[in-house]
Amino acid sequence: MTPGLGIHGVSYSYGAKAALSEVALEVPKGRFCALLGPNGAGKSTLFSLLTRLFTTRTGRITVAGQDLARAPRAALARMGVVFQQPTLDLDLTVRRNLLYFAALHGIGGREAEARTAEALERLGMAERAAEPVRALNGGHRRRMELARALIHRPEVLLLDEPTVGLDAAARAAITAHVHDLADQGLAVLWATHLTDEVRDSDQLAILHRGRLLADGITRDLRGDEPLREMFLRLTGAEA
Ligand SMILES: Nc1ncnc2c1ncn2[C@@H]1O[C@H](COP(=O)(O)OP(=O)(O)OP(=O)(O)O)[C@@H](O)[C@H]1O
Repeated sequence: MTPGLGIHGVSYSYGAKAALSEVALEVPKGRFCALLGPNGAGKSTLFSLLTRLFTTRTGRITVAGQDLARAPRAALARMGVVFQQPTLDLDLTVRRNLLYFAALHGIGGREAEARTAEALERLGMAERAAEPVRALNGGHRRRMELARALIHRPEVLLLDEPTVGLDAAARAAITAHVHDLADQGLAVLWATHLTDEVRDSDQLAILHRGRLLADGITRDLRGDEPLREMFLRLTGAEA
């Protein structure tokens, strides 16, 4: 297994309230891992730790073999993130948003232009390059966030409930696209509370009250039980 994302014995508390307890999870490259948990399970807290918004002294996180606490720059350079809340500049054009983000990663000039054009082409958005983001619908804005998260060619991609607010068609399209990215070699961690975004061949990690209740290939974990029912049985939550 090529190392993608490694989470080793990570815990986190808000004061006296434990939000994560001894979470351990590995997502190799080429794998789509769904992090499934009801509201309040600890998904956002875990994402904050993975992106270094928060730090913890308990446990260890590695990104493509780089230790996030010891070598934060190297680790973050190998990670792409799509946050739950959109963070695009609505008044800049599609192209400008991508160029700006490339510059933040130290990529400029022709290289940035080439990567931006390539990213837009891949997402079927080349003809929208000169439009302000404000003119795009929700599905296209999400696609752009994804393009932006990939501009520095990360090895690990994190997405925190990336389909929130999208209609069924846009949701299906983005879910399929990110599965393709995993097939092409990215390690993907996709946080969700929706069981229909998970495929039988995906790795599945179920988080509940800060603890991992299950980790394995979905098909093996659920056996003959529909995933939705298994999730409900384990967490008591309605998917
Ligand atoms: N700033 C905070 N102070 C105290 N407790 C918090 C804080 N933020 C989160 N929590 C608690 O930590 C636990 C995990 O929350 P977290 O937001 O990580 O869950 P989540 O799975 O992302 O849920 P959601 O899908 O609703 O965002 C919850 O019990 C939550 O109430």
